[in-house]
Amino acid sequence: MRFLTAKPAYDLTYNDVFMTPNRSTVASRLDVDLTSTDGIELPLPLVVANMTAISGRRMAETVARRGGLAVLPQDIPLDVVAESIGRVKRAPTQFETPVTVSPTTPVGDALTLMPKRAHGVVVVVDDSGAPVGLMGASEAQGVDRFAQVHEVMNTSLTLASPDATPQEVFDLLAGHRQRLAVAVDADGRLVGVMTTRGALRSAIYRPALDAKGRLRVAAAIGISGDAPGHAEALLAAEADVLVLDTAHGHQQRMLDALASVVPVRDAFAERTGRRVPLVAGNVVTAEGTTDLLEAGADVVKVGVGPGAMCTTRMQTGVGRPQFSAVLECAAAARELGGAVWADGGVRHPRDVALALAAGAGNVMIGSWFAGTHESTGDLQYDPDGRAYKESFGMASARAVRNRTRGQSGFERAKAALFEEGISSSKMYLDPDRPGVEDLVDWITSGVRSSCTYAGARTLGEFAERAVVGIQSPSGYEEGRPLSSSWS
Ligand SMILES: NC(=O)C1=CN([C@@H]2O[C@H](COP(=O)(O)OP(=O)(O)OC[C@H]3O[C@@H](n4cnc5c(N)ncnc54)[C@H](OP(=O)(O)O)[C@@H]3O)[C@@H](O)[C@H]2O)C=CC1
Ligand SMILES: Nc1nc2c(ncn2[C@@H]2O[C@H](COP(=O)(O)O)[C@@H](O)[C@H]2O)c(=O)[nH]1
Repeated sequence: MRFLTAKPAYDLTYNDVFMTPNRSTVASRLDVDLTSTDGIELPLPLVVANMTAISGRRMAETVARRGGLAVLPQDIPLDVVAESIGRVKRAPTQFETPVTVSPTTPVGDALTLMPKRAHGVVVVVDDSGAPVGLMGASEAQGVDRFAQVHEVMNTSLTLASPDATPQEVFDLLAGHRQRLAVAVDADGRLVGVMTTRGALRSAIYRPALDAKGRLRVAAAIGISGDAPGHAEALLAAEADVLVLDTAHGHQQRMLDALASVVPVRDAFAERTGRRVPLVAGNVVTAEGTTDLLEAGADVVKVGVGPGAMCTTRMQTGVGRPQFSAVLECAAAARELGGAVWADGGVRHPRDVALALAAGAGNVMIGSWFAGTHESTGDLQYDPDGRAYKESFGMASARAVRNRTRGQSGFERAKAALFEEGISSSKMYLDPDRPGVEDLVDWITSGVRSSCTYAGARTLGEFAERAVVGIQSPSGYEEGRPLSSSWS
């Protein structure tokens, strides 16, 4: 990346910068290869942040199916994380995992489960696991909530082979004038579902798969507990990436945690032939990046204070504008053959593109994905009927209470004094993009387009060719679309 004019003497946020187009020979946005450049080689350079209100197995499998990666949070009990990893590994890689209910489930209960999937239906299965009907909002309309789903379900199913190509599923659905196909195995048991939109997505995206062809998923480890013990358990549970995560990553405790986890990871690789990348953070300086890489991290997570749930900068004055932090840390990482993830502060597709232009190997997103069907929270409605999910920061009093639940009341109260995040925030679902895949589509099309403007076929080329200028707040404002006229 180069600056259009002289590099300023002050640090820059994503809003402070823009990119100019280059002469390009890339004819189509679909010619751009978005494989991540951090050595982890995700088909899509997007990582879901390890935040309890956001990243669970539903988010993990949905994002991995489109080529990204979710990090399961460190505050979840290890057996629950292992179970979630197992569910992701068992999930179909092309078809979606639907919510299932039995024929005798009350309609009211099925309706509560329905918003947990963007496709908006529940699949009714019998005792053998065979699908016998579908229920969406239209089937339930005007029906007594205590009626049973078998009384209202639609029994006309469009069945597909689990090996059907996306195009075959698309054509099948068009032929039946239906929007959801149900895949069953040779014994008639449910495998998954696919919508027409899902079929299109499956044709465009590649899933993030492990060596055995299963979806990939990452897990986080804190530095306060038994880091090597957690690493051992998560490796045994088949996590694909381990993320050592703390607010102040450039501290001795993190270096010690890395020193204790690296041999565990290496011994596991020796035994199994599976070397799991270690990500560590967060830092915002070249020195921090170098120290973590030299301590054994493969990738360093960059970002102090840009997060939407973050109060660190206001409380401490510590942090760094994120574009400059990523730019400097990515350059330092390259010197050592390492890479960085840009973590936090992403609110628009342009921010993802700018982080990649600055040299990030992957871009981590938390709060933006909180307001989606796939985040872990339950869907709620405000007094105006707008749908939202509740989110909270991982250093908020709420998260700290949760993390310290094994400690004495006194210790917990003491820890809660150091909160550096928001305990409750309403993250509204965008009515036009209520599912995480809708946001992924939006981000991906934006980033593909950024690459063609820069004349780049890969993200490596993008980071080399991007030309970045500095803009005033009115320059940024000029680029914002208007939803109504200005006079
Ligand atoms: N990217 C960011 O800007 C931030 C991210 N977070 C996220 O919140 C989650 C919880 O992280 P964290 O609060 O570190 O909790 P952890 O449970 O990981 O504990 C952090 C450890 O580091 C010690 N420590 C020393 N200095 C600091 C400091 N300035 N801030 C925090 N801890 C410090 C703490 O000791 P003691 O408690 O005795 O001081 C504690 O032992 C993580 O997911 C992290 O990524 C949190 C804040 C900022
Ligand atoms: N200072 C705090 N930072 C936090 C907290 N919880 C999470 N985070 C960081 O934010 C990113 C995600 O950023 P977003 O803008 O996409 O939401 C996450 O990965 C953490 O690094 C917190 O309570 N305080």
